[in-house]
Amino acid sequence: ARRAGFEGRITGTARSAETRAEAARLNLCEVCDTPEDAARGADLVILCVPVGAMGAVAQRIAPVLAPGTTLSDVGSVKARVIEEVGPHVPEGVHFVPSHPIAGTEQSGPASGFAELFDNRWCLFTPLEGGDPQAVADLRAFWEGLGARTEAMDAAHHDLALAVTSHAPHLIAYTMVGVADDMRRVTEQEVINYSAAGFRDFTRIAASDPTMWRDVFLNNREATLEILGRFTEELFALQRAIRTGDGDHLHAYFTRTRAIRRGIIDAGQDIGAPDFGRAVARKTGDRT
Ligand SMILES: NC(=O)C1=CN([C@@H]2O[C@H](COP(=O)(O)OP(=O)(O)OC[C@H]3O[C@@H](n4cnc5c(N)ncnc54)[C@H](O)[C@@H]3O)[C@@H](O)[C@H]2O)C=CC1
Ligand SMILES: O=C(O)C(=O)Cc1ccc(O)cc1
Repeated sequence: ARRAGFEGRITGTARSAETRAEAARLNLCEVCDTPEDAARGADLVILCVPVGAMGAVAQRIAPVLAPGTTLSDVGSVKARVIEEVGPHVPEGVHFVPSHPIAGTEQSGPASGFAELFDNRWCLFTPLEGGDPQAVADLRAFWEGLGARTEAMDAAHHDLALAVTSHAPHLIAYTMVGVADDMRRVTEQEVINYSAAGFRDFTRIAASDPTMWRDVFLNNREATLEILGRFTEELFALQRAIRTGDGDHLHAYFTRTRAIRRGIIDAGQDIGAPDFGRAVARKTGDRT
């Protein structure tokens, strides 16, 4: 926001004194000891906690939110957050749920950087009957941070993200778990000979356990729907390998290759490894 020229007050908080001290050391914002202190008097409040904690934090800050305030969140799941936060939103406060599709496997104050949202999508799932001006203002805010914005309904968001983010994370967690089991059989080989594909899985599988536990528990139906389809396709590929059906494999891989090209053509190939380098530059972390 400061990069975009915002000169107003930016406050923030976190549960642990250690995290708050780190945020203060990085000069990220005016660091407050409690969520109430961070939210009091704000025009815009953004909840950035695991999906399963959104309701409790909203309940806690509700008494300090003045009419006219916009309350938003960055949760990776939307329908459940709306269910959990909605009942705590005071009269006159505009609740506009949002989800920036940008991040890395890192968490904590040092993991943010000014370019994080550049050219990435920030999705909005506005409530029926909500204030259109509050939605327009929030979209303008995210566009000021460099994002592209789109509005959709929450169920659609949750299904789309189950395909593009939630199921892929679960598959990466599983693949790395399998490799870890195998490592016990092959000693160091799985790690030593890991090819780029596996390395990409390990990056995803290093994501925050609390955050991802909450994503799966709170986007259950959509994730299970996609995993069901995934399992069917996997079985078909498994059978093609067993029966030597090269045509099936070739046709399948040709179709999937086109998806990758489509992403690149759409200018969305801003891989998280580059983000990793940006974080490393900022923190001096060489790993
Ligand atoms: N990390 C990513 O790549 C992305 C994350 N998100 C969403 O953003 C939200 C926050 O994720 P990050 O910023 O990555 O996490 P983070 O770990 O950097 O920050 C989470 C914050 O929530 C606080 N917290 C954790 N449990 C809490 C609880 N029970 N009650 C109150 N506070 C609690 C922590 O103290 C910390 O300040 C999540 O809902 C996640 O789904 C959305 C897009 C990308
Ligand atoms: O690290 C990655 O590749 C991500 O996919 C980051 C991410 C995680 C969760 C989201 O809801 C959005 C983006």
